[in-house]
Parts: sequence; C-alpha cells; structure tokens
Amino acid sequence: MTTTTTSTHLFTTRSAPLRHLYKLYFFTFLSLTLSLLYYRFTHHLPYSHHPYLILLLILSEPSAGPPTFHSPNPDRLPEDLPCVDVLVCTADAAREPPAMVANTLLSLMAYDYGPERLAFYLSDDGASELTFHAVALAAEFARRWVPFCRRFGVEPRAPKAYFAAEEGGGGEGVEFRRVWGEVKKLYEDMQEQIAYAGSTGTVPEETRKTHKGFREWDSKVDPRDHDTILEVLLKGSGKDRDVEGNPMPTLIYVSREKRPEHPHHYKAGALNAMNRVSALVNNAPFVLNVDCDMYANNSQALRHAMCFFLDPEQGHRIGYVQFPQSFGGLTKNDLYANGVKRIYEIEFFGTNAFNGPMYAGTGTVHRRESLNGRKFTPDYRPRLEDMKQGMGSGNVNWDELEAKAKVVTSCNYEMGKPWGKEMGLMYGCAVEDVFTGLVLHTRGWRSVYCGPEREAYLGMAPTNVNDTLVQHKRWSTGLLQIFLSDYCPWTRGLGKLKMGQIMCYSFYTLWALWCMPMLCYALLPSLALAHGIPLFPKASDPWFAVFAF
Ligand SMILES: O=c1ccn([C@@H]2O[C@H](COP(=O)(O)OP(=O)(O)O[C@H]3O[C@H](CO)[C@@H](O)[C@H](O)[C@H]3O)[C@@H](O)[C@H]2O)c(=O)[nH]1
Ligand SMILES: [Mn+2]
Repeated sequence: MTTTTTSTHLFTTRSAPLRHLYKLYFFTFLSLTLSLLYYRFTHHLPYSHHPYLILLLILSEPSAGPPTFHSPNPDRLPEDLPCVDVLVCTADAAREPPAMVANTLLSLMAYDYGPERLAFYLSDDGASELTFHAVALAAEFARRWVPFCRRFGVEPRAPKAYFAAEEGGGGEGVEFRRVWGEVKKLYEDMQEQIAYAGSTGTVPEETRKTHKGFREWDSKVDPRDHDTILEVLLKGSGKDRDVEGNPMPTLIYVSREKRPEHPHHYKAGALNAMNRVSALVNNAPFVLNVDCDMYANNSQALRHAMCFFLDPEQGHRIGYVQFPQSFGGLTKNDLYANGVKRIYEIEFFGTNAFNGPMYAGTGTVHRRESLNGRKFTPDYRPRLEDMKQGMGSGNVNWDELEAKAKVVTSCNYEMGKPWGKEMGLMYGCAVEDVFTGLVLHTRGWRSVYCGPEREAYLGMAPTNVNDTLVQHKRWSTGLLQIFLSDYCPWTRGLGKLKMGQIMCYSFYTLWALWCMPMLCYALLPSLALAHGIPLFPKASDPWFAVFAF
C-alpha cells in the first residue's frame, strides 16, 4: 500500500492510498442505485425521490472521493513572519454571552505568533455595553494571560477551557503552581465582574470611569440605530506591554454605525467594516476571521496557515486556508447532526484535490489581496519582504486612528464603492461565506483545507431543534440562492473552475434538494404499508440482493 506524497518546502501533500477502490465503490453504488430506479419503474412502485438521490450522489463524488491531506512543516518557517489581522464578530449579547466573547479573544491573543505582528478587532453588531465591558476586562487580563501561556506553553489557550480541564495542565514545579494560582485568581475575578454586570444588566459606576468608551452608553443605545462606537483597548507597536514588559498586540473594539434605512449586510457587512479598520493600522497581508462562538484550541494554527501562504512553490496561488470547525457541547449522540462531521472530516479533504474547500465563514485565513478583489494571474509573486511591512514600525497615529476608523465604518462609506460586490465579503446571500469563497475560486485562487491533529477551533453549535431549523433554513435557502443566481457554478464556473469543483459547489448549493428523498423515505414506507404495496421484493427474488446491499 503506497501513498502519493509530494513535498515542497513548507508543506507536504499526501493523497490517500488505493484511490481506485474509492472509484470502484462509487461506481458499484451508483449502478446499484440506478438498477433500483429501473426496478421501481418497471414494478410501478413509488420512485419519485430516486432521481434526486442519484443526482446528489453523482455530484458528491469528488468530495466523497479519496481524501488529500496537506500537512504544514512549521519548523521550516522563516523567523520573521508577516502580520496577521484577526477579525472576530459578535452580534447579540444575549445569545453570545460577553464572557464567551472574552474567552475567544483571549485564546486568539495567546497565539504562538509574536504579539507585535498581530492585531485584533472585535466587531460588535449588538452594540452592547456588556460586551464592551467584557472585552475591556479581557484586554487587561491578557497582559497576564498571554505571557503565562507563552512561558509555560499551555494548551488550550482559552482560559475557560484551560482552567476547566485537569488542574495545572502545562507545567509542574513550585514556580508554575504559584503563577498558575495567581492567573487563575485573576481569571475568576474577571469572570465574576462579567457575570455581575450581566446579572444587573449594567456596568458598575466605578468601572465605567476606566474607559471613555463607556460614555457612549450614557444614554440608551439602539443596536439598529447608532453612531460608530470604537475604542483602542490595547496599542500595538510596543506602546502597551504585558506584565513581563513584552509588547502586546493591538486590540480594538468596534461597533459600526447602523441606521434603519441603511442595509447593514449582517456578518459580511461587519467583516468588511473591520477589514477597512484593520487596513488603517497594520493593513496586514493576511486576515483571520473567527466567529465569537469558536475559540482557538491550537496555538500553532496561525503558523500552520503561514506554511501554505509562504510556500515558495505553491504559496502564491493560495487565496485562503480553511481550518475545520469542531464543536463541543453537542447533544447526546449529536441528535441533529450539528457537528457537521461529514463536511469537516471527509468532504473537505476530498475537495483538496479540486482547488480546495469552500470558505466556511470561521477559522479562515485570507490573503487580503485576494479577498479585496485581486484576480490570480500566473505572474503574481508576492515577496516576503513586502509582506513584512506594517506593524512594529511604530508609525500608527493612535489619536487620528479613531477619527479615521469612524469614517470607514459609517453607513455611507460604501456608497458607490465596490465593497460587497467586487471587494471583501459578498453581499446579498444568507451564506456569505460560501458565496465569497466561490467568487474567490472563480478569480483563480486556490484554497487549502488544513486539519491539524489538535483541533484548531472549538465552538458551539445549536443544541435544540428550533435553532437547528433556523440555521438549516438559512443555509439551505442561501445555498440554493447561489445555485439560482448569476454565480451558478455551471455558468460562472465553466472554464474557471475544475469540473470536480463545479460538482462540489453544485452538491452543496443544491443541498435543499435532500428534502425530496428524505421526505419520501419518511412518508412512503407507511403509505405503502397502509395500501398493502410491498416495498421490497421477496427474499427468493434475485432483486432482493440489490436491496440487501
Ligand atoms: O448581523 C450579524 C449576524 C451575525 N454576525 C456574526 O456572524 C457569526 C455567525 O453567525 P451565527 O449566528 O453564529 O451563525 P451560524 O449558523 O453558527 O454560522 C455558520 O454559518 C454562517 C453562514 O451562514 C457562517 O458565516 C459561520 O461562520 C458559520 O459558523 C457570529 O459570530 C455572529 O456574531 C454578525 O457579526 N452580524
Ligand atoms: Mn455560530
């Protein structure tokens, strides 16, 4: 049994062995399903769902086919890495508790990457004082948490998960125990303050004096109608330092301007606004976006992503690197399949052979240029030297920044500009992520799916049937909308995408079609039974073998 392995400098690609067996399995399955269709026809049995099933089965072939694995070699990375801007979004303090947002931010701020090269932007579409409070507390606690993680190499770096796990994970010895105890105490204090504010619904007067940002909530703020609220909570470029004197990364809280008469384009609008704010500070060549309900579980993930972008042979073609979304706290036996394991454990590895996976909305590192409208051309060869400019140069004018950031986050800013159409995340679709990924692929970029052994992100998925239905309705209608739009993979993609990729995109965007076979499978057996129609041939009939398979 051999595996095909190709190795370039910074990452290794390995294809699954026995690729022909996958094909053999697929064609056996397909021919048996087709013969079932024939049997249903000739025996006048209910068969209406079969054509859909066969169509979906054929379209699923590339993604369900043999997996291709890309493994990064971070030991070979250059020392001086390019900056990364990290965009985190939250939208509703009631559904996305401020303590969770703080925890996600802290896990990201503790990335093993070099704090002076990172800048964090928290977009709060809920314009909540409680979220602002939690983020401001997280900024202070980070001065202690980040050096602690770095010094003892602890994992995971989300404090909640870390302290909930085995006591004192990551080290031993008297010194470790002492520091661990101190940091835990500080963390619990922070948690208590967040919880207290949550229980009273407001922030204590004393705390409100610590940041000018709180003044924005002196009068009531309507999340759908307010000015931009923005505060730089940590200044990078060596200004703010942790307890050991090392530079802290930049951290900025932003709640963009909202007016009822202006469409805000949900998460896509939020990310585009953050994209512009981050361009005013470091304008990092790479942008990581993470939903606030997913914490970083692997402190190496960013270094892994860089292995792909900086690879001397293939890096320049890569538009984005997608990490899996893994979920904790699912229902027993994952009753509603909200873990979407099939996608992240099977299909995305299959898409690696066809220019890479869809953009899944979180745990994604984008090349800023490709996200912002650049088409891939074979002569595109970004130089590491150019990518390294930006942070650390100390030339950010922090006073001017707030004023400039307010301009680029105002409702009118995008008027007459290509944002949402040719630049940034695409507007007008409920699954802005898949849509945007498709556009990037049609512009010639490749993507890479990287599934590290230690899960890169761990998050929350819906746990009740109501939330699941809302999510699935949004996904299935949004995806179908793409199939029926100008960006139908068969029209926009022909000549630009690989055939396997067109099939993958069709498989996902036609996801709503699954309702046909599903409904039939749910209804037909009981209907057939009630009318005395046998659904299956007798055991003595040769056709029985096909059914038994
Ligand atoms: O007006 C909005 C609405 C949502 N969000 C944020 O967008 C993210 C995703 O929203 P969520 O309600 O959690 O949706 P999910 O169904 O969990 O999201 C999945 O599906 C989306 C596409 O539909 C992807 O963008 C997400 O990354 C993916 O996790 C969250 O961080 C929200 O805070 C905003 O910033 N502004
Ligand atoms: Mn979510």
